[in-house]
Amino acid sequence: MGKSTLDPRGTQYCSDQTVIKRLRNPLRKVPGPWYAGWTNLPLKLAVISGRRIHHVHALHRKYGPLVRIAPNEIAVNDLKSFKQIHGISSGFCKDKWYASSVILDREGVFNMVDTKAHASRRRLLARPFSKTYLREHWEGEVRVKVSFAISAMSNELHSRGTTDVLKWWTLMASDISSQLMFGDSFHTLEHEYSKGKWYRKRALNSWGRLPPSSHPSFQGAFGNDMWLLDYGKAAVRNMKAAGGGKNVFANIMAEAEKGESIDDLDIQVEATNLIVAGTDTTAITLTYLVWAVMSHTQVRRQLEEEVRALSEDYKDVDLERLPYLNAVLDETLRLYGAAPGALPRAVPPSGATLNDCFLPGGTTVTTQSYSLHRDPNLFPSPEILMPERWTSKDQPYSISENGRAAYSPFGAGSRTCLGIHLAYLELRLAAVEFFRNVSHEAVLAPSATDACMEQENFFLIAPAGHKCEIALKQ
Ligand code: HEM
Repeated sequence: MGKSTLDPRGTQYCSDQTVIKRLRNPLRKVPGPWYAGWTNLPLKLAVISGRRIHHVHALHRKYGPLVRIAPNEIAVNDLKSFKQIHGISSGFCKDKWYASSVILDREGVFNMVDTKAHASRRRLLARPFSKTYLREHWEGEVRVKVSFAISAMSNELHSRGTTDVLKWWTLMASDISSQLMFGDSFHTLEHEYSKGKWYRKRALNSWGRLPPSSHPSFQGAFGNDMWLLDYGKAAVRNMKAAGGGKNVFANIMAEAEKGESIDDLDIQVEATNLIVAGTDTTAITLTYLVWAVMSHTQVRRQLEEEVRALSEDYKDVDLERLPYLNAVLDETLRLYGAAPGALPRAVPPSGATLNDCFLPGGTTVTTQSYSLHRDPNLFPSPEILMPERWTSKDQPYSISENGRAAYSPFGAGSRTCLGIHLAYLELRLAAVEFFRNVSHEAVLAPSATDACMEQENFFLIAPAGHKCEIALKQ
């Protein structure tokens, strides 16, 4: 008794070895703050305070395109490396961080790391998420929900004098997602608060606000949403219902029989994941679109003029041809796309050279479109909202080929957003209806300040004030 099990010489040896290992680590050559080689604490602090994108952006400004931000993590912000990391068959797989969002021990298309398994699942989901399929089967349903949200916004504007666009876009996007994925809408638009649990969770305390790289938080988000997972069972029931066609998975089983494998639990997990992936993302992007356009009188006038010239029976296909609407969407997604933060990838086992720096296999590399989209070499006067950069040619501010290559609000390569066509369908229809029917009688409310709209970042971004109010024009 009494003899310590810790041999001080052994402890000393271990800490010496740790120091030696760190001093020999090839990542020491990557520029960055002195502490990044020793601790990830400052990064974690930025994460839990919702400032990760801003923290990393400031480090890029100080140290350049390659910055060591934690002992095993490098932030990357140059076009060549971005293409190298996210190019198809690049060998850079999704980092182990994605495992923290796995539910019911089943990986879904979002968090699968294995490239073969992922490619097979993507093939299976490709058809229901294609533009043609969505337009044919779901455009009508999306329009109904958009119209409901627009009427509700307008009614509230008249009855109360103000309305919160973040709230209505969140309810709308959540009803669209639940209708498409589960075949059973949450009807949050009709009842506004009766499913308040959903609304509050998504809009105010959402998955999007949870810190990345924290297992318990991610798991907690889904754990607390067990009712949502239970709802996922409806996706399976409706998929199998006679006649099919009730949700996006209706024809998947037939496809699966041709060779890809998917079972009921996979459908339940995918449906739940897709609701989470498709709701806040769209609602937040639309919210920033309204705020950005309403803050720029000339942009607003031009957009209103274009969308009001549409005939009453316009279709989504007509909206794709509107130059200014699409330029506004591109510019909003450049500055305020809802997922502009770190997309972590693992360096392939053999290592890789990025920006003349060798990084050993297993190093985590992250790119963030927040910084790429604000690179003045790619986007002149990057902080200025300028839809014209997408439509004008041969002007100093016109978008260059490199700018287009770096533009990535939906990610890039084989892991680019599966829901991109659904997102655009919602963004186009909702923006058009808002600027045809609501904007002319509204102004931004005094509460919609820059501070309120500051981008808080917990994987997704969200307005720091958790609302975006407009007021009835006097
Ligand atoms: C404006 C709206 C949206 C934005 C800005 C957005 C953004 C993104 C981004 C940046 C990624 C890449 C993530 C990564 O590499 O880690 C992504 C992936 C994904 N998104 Fe979206 N998204 C939006 C809407 C949607 C919708 C509506 C759905 C589906 C209903 C969806 C489903 C997915 C899925 C499943 C993935 C993973 C794809 C894969 O790994 O193969 N997203 N999204």
